[in-house]
Amino acid sequence: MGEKDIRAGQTSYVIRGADLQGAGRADLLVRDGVIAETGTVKAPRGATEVDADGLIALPGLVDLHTHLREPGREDAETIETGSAAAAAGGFTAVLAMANTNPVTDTAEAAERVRDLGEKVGLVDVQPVGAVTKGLAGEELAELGLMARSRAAVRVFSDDGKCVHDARLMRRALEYVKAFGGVVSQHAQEPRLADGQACCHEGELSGRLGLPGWPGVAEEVVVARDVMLARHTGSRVHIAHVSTAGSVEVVRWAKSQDIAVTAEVTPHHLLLTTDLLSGYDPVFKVNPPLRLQEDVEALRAALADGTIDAVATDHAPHARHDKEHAFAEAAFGMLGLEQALSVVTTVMVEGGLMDWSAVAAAMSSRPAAIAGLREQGRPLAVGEPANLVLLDPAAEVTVDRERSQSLSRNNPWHGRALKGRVHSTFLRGRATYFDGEVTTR
Ligand SMILES: NC(=O)N[C@@H](CC(=O)O)C(=O)O
Ligand SMILES: [Zn+2]
Ligand SMILES: [Zn+2]
Repeated sequence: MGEKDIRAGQTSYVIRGADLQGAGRADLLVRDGVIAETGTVKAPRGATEVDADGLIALPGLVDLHTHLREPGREDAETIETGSAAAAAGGFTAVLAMANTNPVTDTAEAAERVRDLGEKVGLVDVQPVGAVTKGLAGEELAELGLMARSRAAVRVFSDDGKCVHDARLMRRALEYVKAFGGVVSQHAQEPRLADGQACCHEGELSGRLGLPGWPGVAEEVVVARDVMLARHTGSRVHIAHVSTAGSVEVVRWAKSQDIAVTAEVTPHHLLLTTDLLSGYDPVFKVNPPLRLQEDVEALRAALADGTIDAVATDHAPHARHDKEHAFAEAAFGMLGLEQALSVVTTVMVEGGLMDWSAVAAAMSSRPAAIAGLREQGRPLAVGEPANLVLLDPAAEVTVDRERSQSLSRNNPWHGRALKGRVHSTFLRGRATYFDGEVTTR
């Protein structure tokens, strides 16, 4: 039986002997979309048995920062292929960034993204709304209409661009406060990161002859925005924190009870600017890969909770946008399929986090930040059966060709990482099982 049932949309499973977040082994009975029983479960008739011996069970992962590219760049990714990549990575929900074409800056656009995601049905696709119309940084978008729409938008971001006008940022924070929303800021002062800049400014960029921008271009905006959050009493979220200085500011802001949250990407937890010496555009990303001391500060901040969440910033790009001289190539790298393996390798194997901390950083906290009530829930009776099974001992050498994504800009290609996603369940339905995405 097994696999056939899974493809036929079987929704009753007994998951045998998984280690629940590292807290001990138990069976899980998944039925009618919820966790119906835990402990030692007697299989009901017709249930599919899943041997989870040696596997870790975590609540389904929630990505605060995904670029799905639809509408507008369906040659790089679609909601369907991006959802498949998410399911393969252990995610049950993704926040779809607004920098599509057209931009997600109206209620209708947000509803369209949400509905397309629902139709695909592999993960919950929750649209992020733009802060400003067309991401132009001039006029606020219809924040209230997006919030009140069927898409119930709560996270707003001009990601790809910084909301650099302090007055607009202030207004946006005031506005979203009314409905418990949050502004996710791509912190990058444009006057300190000019049009040509393509990497971290430092000793190496000088040697390579590549124009860069310094960490302070991020840090001044983080500092400004936590003060605006304090002034407005509203919530700000810092996207893809990349420097030790930003960590210091966020740590201070939290000590003052300012409502700031922050995310770090898998790539900023492991990769450094040294990789640029080969001029391979796969390592070109915004914010840029920084120094080892930044990487260490980011790891420590994630471990102690200063950084709340890991978010992928999955940024697929078509070959013809990426395969250029370094200075001309597009910014961004894939992230969904390897995120959990990178966190396993760096944070768990590195002794910095246990599995419950991973569940917090990749599921419950991002769900709370985004206001997703049905996601990020504990693995307990009565909860929606959103979960991922991970083989923590498996070592996988990443092959960019074995991907659900339409794009191939995978910075992990050829690397050995610890931890392989075995399966993902969305409301009790297997969306990914033993190497395959399961279609309805
Ligand atoms: N991260 C990137 O390098 N690129 C993102 C935009 C962004 O997250 O700033 C993209 O949309 O490609
Ligand atoms: Zn960004
Ligand atoms: Zn992004």
